[in-house]
Amino acid sequence: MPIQSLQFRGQPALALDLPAGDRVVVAIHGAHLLSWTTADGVERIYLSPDALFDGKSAIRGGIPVCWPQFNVRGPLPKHGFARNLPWQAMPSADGQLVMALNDDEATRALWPHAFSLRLTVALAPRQLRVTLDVRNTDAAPISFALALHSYLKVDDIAQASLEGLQGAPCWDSLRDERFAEPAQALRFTAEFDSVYGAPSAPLKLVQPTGTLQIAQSATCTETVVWNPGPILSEKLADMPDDGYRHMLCVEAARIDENITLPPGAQWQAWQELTVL
Ligand SMILES: O=P(O)(O)OC[C@H]1O[C@@H](O)[C@H](O)[C@@H](O)[C@@H]1O
Repeated sequence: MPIQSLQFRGQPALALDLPAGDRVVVAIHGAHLLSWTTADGVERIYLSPDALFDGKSAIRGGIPVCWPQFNVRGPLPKHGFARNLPWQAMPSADGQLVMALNDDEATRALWPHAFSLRLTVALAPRQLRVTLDVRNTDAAPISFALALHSYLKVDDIAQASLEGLQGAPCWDSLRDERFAEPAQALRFTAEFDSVYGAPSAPLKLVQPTGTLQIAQSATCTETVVWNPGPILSEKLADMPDDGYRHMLCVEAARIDENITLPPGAQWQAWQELTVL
């Protein structure tokens, strides 16, 4: 089925449907994935009902592309600028939707480098893979961080657990503590914001209604796990007070050490979500 253009909460977006019934919707703004529904009609991605759709602000929920900076680890706006700019739709193969962002006056004013980004959203029955390709089109090396900041939808965070991080090096950013993760399964009872050294095996988000497998490319050396909990959720103007109950961010990230790409070189990173 071809890719369709549509308006999503008043902003331009693209939808890709599989004959089996799986569907993704991606905004032009930020190449931000807004929705992934499997053929059974179940939404797999959390999008805040209070998210701002003004074509400028970062969208709360979905899959923000945080590039070329993570969080406030540098001089750029929080999580970089890629999530705040309009991307361009590119010709795409069957089952894929490809978006591009190249440097222009606006990006060079913030970050004085030439670059070319491609975001490929590949949809298969019960599976979604999001791939970012970065090419250095500058005459000098470029250096950047990345997070594919996926907001995974959960029925009730109190009943969800994340498996696969036991033994992984953890930096708990709320307490500024470092340790090897002792838990076989993480549970979320309050604000949670930690950066893990990514294990090589996929993670599992386990709920009474089913399990989502989360894999990432080896180029993403970290996995960020974030839930705002009730107190921060109340403070976030673009999220309902109980928004934290319905999401868990599990982010494929390259953030502890920037990637440095020489002129002409390319780098790729992906996250793959599979409904088991
Ligand atoms: O509100 P933002 O800019 O989308 O960021 C959300 C969160 O993103 C996470 O990746 C960070 O670990 C959190 O510290 C941060 O609060």
